Amino acid sequence: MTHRTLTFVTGNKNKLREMQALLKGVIDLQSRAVDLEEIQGSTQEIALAKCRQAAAIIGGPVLTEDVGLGFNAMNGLPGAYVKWFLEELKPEGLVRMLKGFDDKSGFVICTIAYCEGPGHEPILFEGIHHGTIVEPRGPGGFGWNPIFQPDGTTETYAEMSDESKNKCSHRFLAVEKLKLFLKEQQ
Ligand SMILES: O=c1[nH]c(=O)c2ncn([C@@H]3O[C@H](COP(=O)(O)OP(=O)(O)OP(=O)(O)O)[C@@H](O)[C@H]3O)c2[nH]1
Ligand SMILES: [Mg+2]
Repeated sequence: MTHRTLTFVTGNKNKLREMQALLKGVIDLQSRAVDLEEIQGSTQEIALAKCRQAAAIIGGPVLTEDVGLGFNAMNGLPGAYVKWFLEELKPEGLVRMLKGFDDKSGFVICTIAYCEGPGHEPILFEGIHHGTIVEPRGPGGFGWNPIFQPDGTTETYAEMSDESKNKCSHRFLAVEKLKLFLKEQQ
């Protein structure tokens, strides 16, 4: 696969670190730390809007990403708004939101948007990982990692090594689709 240069526009250095690891050897991933304006909507609508903004700012090929954490008991909320819940309530508070519900299942979704450049319509790649919302476990200082335990595992994302998380995560699943697309384009 020939290397191409893409700029990942994100204000989140942890996302950037994981994306760089996942795309190593496939893409020369540059980055630009811009906190893009986020519309209200689904992760798909938000990622698309962020990508159009990013392409206009960078003037070339870009990636953006929007992530959500959904509780099945709440029909997928807080979803794309998890960032604001996390900032105010911390992971413990997110767990408390489910106190009145028997169903502790949830999912994390990573929607990556790729745009060739200004004027081009972005394309979406999505990864969903299902699991359970648990009391915080693990040192992971990143977002809601300590309270998400994927199905079929005994560890939360925060208890996993970077390598283990990058073999199963919502982001891994989305990046696999992006890689396939980039390969087919050659
Ligand atoms: O434990 C986690 N493991 C992850 O793998 C992960 N990926 C994102 N997040 C958090 O979920 C919210 C998404 O919001 P988000 O997609 O708008 O991100 P963001 O605003 O931080 O960056 P960006 O929009 O500039 O790219 C933010 O609070 C992120 O910190 C994660 N937390
Ligand atoms: Mg954001």
